[in-house]
Amino acid sequence: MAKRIDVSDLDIYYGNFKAVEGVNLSIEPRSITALIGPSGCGKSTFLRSLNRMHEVIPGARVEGKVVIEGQDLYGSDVDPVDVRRQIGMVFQRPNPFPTMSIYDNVAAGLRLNAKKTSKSDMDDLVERSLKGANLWTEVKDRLSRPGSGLSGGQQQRLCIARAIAVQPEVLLMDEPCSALDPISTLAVEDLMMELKEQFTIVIVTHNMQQAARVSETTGFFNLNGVGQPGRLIEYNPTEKIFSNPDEKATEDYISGRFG
Ligand SMILES: Nc1ncnc2c1ncn2[C@@H]1O[C@H](COP(=O)(O)OP(=O)(O)OP(=O)(O)O)[C@@H](O)[C@H]1O
Repeated sequence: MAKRIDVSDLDIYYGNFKAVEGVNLSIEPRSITALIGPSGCGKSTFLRSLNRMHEVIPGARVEGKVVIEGQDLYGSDVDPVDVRRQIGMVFQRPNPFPTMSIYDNVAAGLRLNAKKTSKSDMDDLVERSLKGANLWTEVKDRLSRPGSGLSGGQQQRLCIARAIAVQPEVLLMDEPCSALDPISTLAVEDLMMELKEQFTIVIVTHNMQQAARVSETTGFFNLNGVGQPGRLIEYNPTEKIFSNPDEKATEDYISGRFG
């Protein structure tokens, strides 16, 4: 299920503003890749370009290529809705559908996909997804209660359950722990380590300990100044980035000298 992502010469624009320039990288399947860098350098923009989510913003567009396991994501015959099913996303703030039950939150993506699923198949899938998100034991006795009644950490795991229920190949996570306390953060990190057995995971994080803890590969983005596009400065094994980076800018950033 997990897929490899190859990005070449990618520029990303909001109207006339070039937010990200010249990204080249390959993301390995069944691994966690972390994207770090100072505010405004284009990490979230780049992440969203990997499932065409930025296209919901009028005027946003890309030049260059994103290829998922040989398929050009921006090919003229590719449906962006289909792309977002294959490549799921978890956002910074847990965003369960507030009035929907826990069960329906998980089932929502499948129902949107309009595949007819029997009640017992749906029950199985909801259970499997909640187990996959390490939430099942906490919610199994209150599946019909609203998702908004859960704690922040539980809501984020519910959103992860919703994302994995449609069985995506890639999971994009945009600062998934920034609204969580340290215990919930560790629970989500443990979950990511389990999920990478099945999925290709790309995570944007401001938490460098988190990048160091969970990822195999880290990309450092930076920008030369306000109004300049963000660029990928260094892309290397996480261990190298945090012990002996190739670029001085990476070292300055991770040692807290700027950003
Ligand atoms: N919807 C948008 N319309 C216009 N410009 C945008 C939009 N979203 C982001 N930008 C601009 O694109 C650049 C990159 O923003 P982005 O949010 O990708 O950075 P980031 O590295 O994720 O920042 P942060 O760490 O603060 O979340 C910034 O200059 C930002 O102002």
